Amino acid sequence: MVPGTPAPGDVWAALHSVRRSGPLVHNITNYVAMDLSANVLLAAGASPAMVHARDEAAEFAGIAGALVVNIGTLSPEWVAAMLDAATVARDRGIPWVLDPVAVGATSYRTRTASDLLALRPAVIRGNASEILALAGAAGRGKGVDSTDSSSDAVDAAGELATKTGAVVAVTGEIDVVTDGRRSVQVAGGHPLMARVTAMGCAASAVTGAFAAVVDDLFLATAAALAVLGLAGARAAVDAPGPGTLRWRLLDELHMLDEATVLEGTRIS
Ligand SMILES: Nc1ncnc2c1ncn2[C@@H]1O[C@H](COP(=O)(O)OP(=O)(O)O)[C@@H](O)[C@H]1O
Ligand SMILES: Cc1ncsc1CCOP(=O)(O)O
Ligand SMILES: [Mg+2]
Repeated sequence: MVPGTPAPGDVWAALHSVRRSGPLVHNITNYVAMDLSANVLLAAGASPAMVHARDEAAEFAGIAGALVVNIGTLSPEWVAAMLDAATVARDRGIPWVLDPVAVGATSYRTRTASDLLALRPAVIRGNASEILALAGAAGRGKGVDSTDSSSDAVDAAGELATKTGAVVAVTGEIDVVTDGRRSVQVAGGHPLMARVTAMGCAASAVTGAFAAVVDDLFLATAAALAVLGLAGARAAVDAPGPGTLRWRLLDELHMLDEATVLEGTRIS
């Protein structure tokens, strides 16, 4: 195993920490994702709050354990709130996660993502087409969905991590996490997860919860994705379709215990 690769015991310790501390996770996320992200955070043991008004976003970021900024449904008021909140998080050392939904699809998204990048997110989590676009490659996504596989975006993720100082996670069939120096693959999950809207947004939200309680953000990110992937794989067993997977995922996240995490974590 490469030195620095999170072990199953690290993943369990991280989940245990989330459950023990119940961190407040401030989300400025899209209309589609609000419900699933909040429920996934609760099932993981964190306290979600979806707060996007410009009048309060900066103040709220200051009391949170982590901030998650997701550009899925944009408007000028929301962008201003995102920039205000991310500025507070940066200035106070509160870890914040950027989910660059559909970056590259329009110049508004690309400009907004670039303005947010300048505020130094601690973690960037996107699908392969989004990470490629953010790293400067021509956008090949289909709106919010990826048309690339994570393996196509490994180099782009490494370059983005080095350039921004963020931990970068590319999700898909295999999740790749890198800080530019260390890089791991997190296996797990299930193809049905990609048939549930806002599952990637939920992955970013859970990453925020782990980043709030684990100092090593590389470990926090890998652990969050391992836990979500494990819950997703278990939820998919005998699920006839995405509807069943969606509700079972919450139950599986809630029920994950030490033995299951130690047995089911696949990080290499
Ligand atoms: N083919 C797949 N096999 C296993 N897990 C998957 C697959 N596609 C997506 N996932 C999982 O679903 C979650 C959402 O990822 P993804 O679909 O890449 O994000 P997005 O919704 O932003 O495009 C991640 O945890 C990822 O690991
Ligand atoms: C469908 C849709 N449209 C705008 S945001 C959004 C949700 C995207 O969620 P995810 O990136 O997790 O698939
Ligand atoms: Mg997404």
